[in-house]
Amino acid sequence: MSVLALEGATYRYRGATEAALDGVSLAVEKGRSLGIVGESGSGKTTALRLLLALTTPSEGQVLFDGEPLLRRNSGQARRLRRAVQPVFQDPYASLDPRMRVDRIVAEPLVSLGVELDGARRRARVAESLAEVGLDAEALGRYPHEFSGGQRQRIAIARALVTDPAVLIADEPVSALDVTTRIEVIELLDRLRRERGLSIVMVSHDVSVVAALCDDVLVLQGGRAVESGPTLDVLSAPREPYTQGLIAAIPRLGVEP
Ligand SMILES: Nc1ncnc2c1ncn2[C@@H]1O[C@H](COP(=O)(O)OP(=O)(O)OP(=O)(O)O)[C@@H](O)[C@H]1O
Repeated sequence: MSVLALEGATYRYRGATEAALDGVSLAVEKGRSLGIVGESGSGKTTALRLLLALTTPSEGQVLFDGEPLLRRNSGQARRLRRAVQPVFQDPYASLDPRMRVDRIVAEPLVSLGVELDGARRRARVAESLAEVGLDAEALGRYPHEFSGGQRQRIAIARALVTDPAVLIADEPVSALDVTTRIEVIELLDRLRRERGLSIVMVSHDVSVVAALCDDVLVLQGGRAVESGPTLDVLSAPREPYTQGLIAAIPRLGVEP
């Protein structure tokens, strides 16, 4: 059973004539990573917003642990907010510069009202930081004291603090330089293997998806045009659109 899924999900922004997402189905399996690719405006971010339950589909549904998300089920919404955590694109913009790292990483526990005494909370925060390869000395420092890659690690630690099942990452490495990108991708892959974490990642860069994701979904104009195991889709794309996405990335290094 998938942890999280879209079933025939359509989403229309208010006043828009075209659906931003049009009858899209996808499944996020435990311990697997799914990449969503497509040109600008193809509906990638909209799909992530539905998976994070930031918005509800106009038609179709979101399934969480095999059950349809229901607007009125607040217990289910609470469980989803803990289990499905976002990681944003730009670690310079997503970390509050006035907060120390200990407060930043603890923030989801506070906003979700997870009741932990001070000592337990501090231990949980230090554990999350250790998981992303930062030591406890980072706790008392501010975001500006860290590099882009370290900031993205802090953002990932913040996502891990609620012990989630799924990370939803919107272009998590596109604001980073190339060497740092590889490190962050390796970190996400290690978390997937060691914690059985599921990862959904949007990237306009097909090579990033090739490096991290087991499965890929290709979106064009809000529709799913192709999906399957990443190696299969990227080594033998059926759709000219997918071929175009691959051709647009000269440094793509997919081994058949
Ligand atoms: N708030 C909004 N109001 C109206 N239309 C929107 C809104 N946000 C997005 N759209 C439209 O919905 C469609 C899908 O947008 P979405 O942001 O999901 O695409 P995307 O693939 O993530 O694009 P990008 O790679 O540029 O971020 C686009 O046509 C976009 O113009």
